[in-house]
Amino acid sequence: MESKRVAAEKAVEYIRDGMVVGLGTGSTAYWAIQKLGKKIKGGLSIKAVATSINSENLAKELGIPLISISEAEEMDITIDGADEVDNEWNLIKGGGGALLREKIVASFSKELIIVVDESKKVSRLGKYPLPVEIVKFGHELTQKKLGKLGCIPKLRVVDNNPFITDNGNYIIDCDFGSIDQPKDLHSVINMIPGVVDNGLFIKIATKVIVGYRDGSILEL
Ligand SMILES: O=C[C@H](O)[C@H](O)[C@H](O)COP(=O)(O)O
Repeated sequence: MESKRVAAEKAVEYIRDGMVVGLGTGSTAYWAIQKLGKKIKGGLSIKAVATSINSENLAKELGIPLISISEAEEMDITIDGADEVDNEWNLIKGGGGALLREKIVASFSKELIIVVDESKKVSRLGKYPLPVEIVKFGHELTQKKLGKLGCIPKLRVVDNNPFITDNGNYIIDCDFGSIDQPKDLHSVINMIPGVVDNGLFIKIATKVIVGYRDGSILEL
């Protein structure tokens, strides 16, 4: 928890008055939103765009002024977590199911600061099963097609029911073991009809901040 908090709080130092800020999703982004809430109480003036209903609710509780992505058009900085980060800053995201909105917000952000604890830094992506958001219609067939790409695809289930994303879709967690060519895999997966998007974020991050258990941080 400490490692996530220190990384997230460091990222918030880059936020300045007047910025439009993308709020990521998950247990690391949580700390960035908390810190931002405190700064707003201290007089910081920003507008925020949330990447999930959870983050939106948290921001509302903390009094962070929210606008929709359509009103924002562009974010100055987005702070978000990741499930894995490789040496080229390619990411796996979507462990919390928010990958689609996260990718949309990230793609309209001038800067994407990724905040992670040390366990997320890997030399090669793929140990963490890659989340793929798919539409419900024909989901069993889409899942089979994903399996043909060389992964073990599993429908994400919560409390015996399929997990539903904020966009009303399902998530298939695809265990590839190791991903040699993330950019190619990203395109191949998104070509499958029924796939909405996948959790590979290819070279979108502009900064990575890693937090360690002893409270130290490394900015990459
Ligand atoms: O869908 C969720 C997001 O991509 C999260 O940013 C990612 O799963 C990392 O979450 P956490 O900081 O909780 O490990």
